[in-house]
Amino acid sequence: MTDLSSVTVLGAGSYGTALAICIARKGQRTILWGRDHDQVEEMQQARENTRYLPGCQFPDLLELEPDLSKAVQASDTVLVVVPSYGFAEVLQQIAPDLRPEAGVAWATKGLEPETGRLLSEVATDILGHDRALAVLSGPTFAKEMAQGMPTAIAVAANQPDFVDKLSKALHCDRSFRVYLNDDFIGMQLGGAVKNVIAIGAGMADGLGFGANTRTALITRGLAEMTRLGLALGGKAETFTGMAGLGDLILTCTDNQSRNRRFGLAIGQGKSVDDAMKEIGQAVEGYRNTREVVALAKRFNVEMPISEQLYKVLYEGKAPMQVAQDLLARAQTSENSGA
Ligand SMILES: NC(=O)C1=CN([C@@H]2O[C@H](COP(=O)(O)OP(=O)(O)OC[C@H]3O[C@@H](n4cnc5c(N)ncnc54)[C@H](OP(=O)(O)O)[C@@H]3O)[C@@H](O)[C@H]2O)C=CC1
Ligand SMILES: O=C(CO)COP(=O)(O)O
Repeated sequence: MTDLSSVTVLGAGSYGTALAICIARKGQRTILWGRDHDQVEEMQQARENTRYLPGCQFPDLLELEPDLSKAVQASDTVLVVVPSYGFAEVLQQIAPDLRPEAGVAWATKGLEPETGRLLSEVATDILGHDRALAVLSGPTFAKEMAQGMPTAIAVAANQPDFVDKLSKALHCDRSFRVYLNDDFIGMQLGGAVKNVIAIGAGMADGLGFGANTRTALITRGLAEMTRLGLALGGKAETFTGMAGLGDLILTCTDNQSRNRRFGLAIGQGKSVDDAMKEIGQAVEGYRNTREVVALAKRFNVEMPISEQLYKVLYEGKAPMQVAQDLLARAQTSENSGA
């Protein structure tokens, strides 16, 4: 199994499967690895991921591979699509098997648990400074992508050649438009913060509030994302682009979002545990609320919405009290840093 033009996707959840379907549908050999051997076997038989992406048939060029080493050795483009809490573990596992020239990209949206590091820092630590690295981010629900609905995303990398290569592998004139972005930091930060704000938007709707509240949260959430992103070295334009405002709007307004649905359940009075069980898939914003708030403190950035969400998720504060406390904050200029 060696083919220079193939792409290996690691992670057979909803998004890994959707990306693998999109790449294979373009006519590119694509290898999909999942850690659950039984699930991989079942997908092979059904030519469908009945657990995470039911109803989306696999193109012929999509191959299933249960052996991680073989999957990694097969391609010079490896796309990691596991949740942020499994990211470092997967990179450690694949490091010995990567081809010397292979680039590693990820579609994971989040920060490293506990440390709050950007995933590019985690990847550089494990794979070294010379390895080509890239991130994909933008408003892209797995199911709509897999169904071939028109979708746009952005890609940023630490090496320009890898951005080109990756965007060519993904871009499809019929349905999947890939924008290039040179802001590796901002792209990662946007994807992590939007999940936190989406929990807040869901929570507001769960409390019975309406479009005014949701839109205020999106707008002020964007201000929080931008402040933190700029403090970390990101570019302002990124936060009004695909990985910023684009993904905020998508995730805060549509119930396909797990983060939004998680917030809805909490707003309706469910416990964190029950809400998590109800979703049954990755809810990145839950853990990342903690990391985002810690990062904001470290960089001395004000993020009142994220801080209040932290209190609900980790300190048991009532969502309605959070709404009242946010409204009761001292009046401020819209353009100030708070
Ligand atoms: N779904 C979407 O629409 C989008 C998702 N994303 C991002 O993609 C990432 C993955 O999310 P998504 O696919 O949706 O999540 P899902 O919950 O649908 O699936 C998660 C997948 O990751 C696997 N997994 C979890 N931990 C590990 C690990 N340590 N090693 C290997 N595999 C692991 C799970 O395996 P198992 O089943 O065995 O637990 C499962 O296959 C997230 O960061 C998310 O934010 C980005 C854009 C859109
Ligand atoms: O990131 C996503 C769409 O761009 C998916 O959002 P959720 O993880 O909230 O489902």
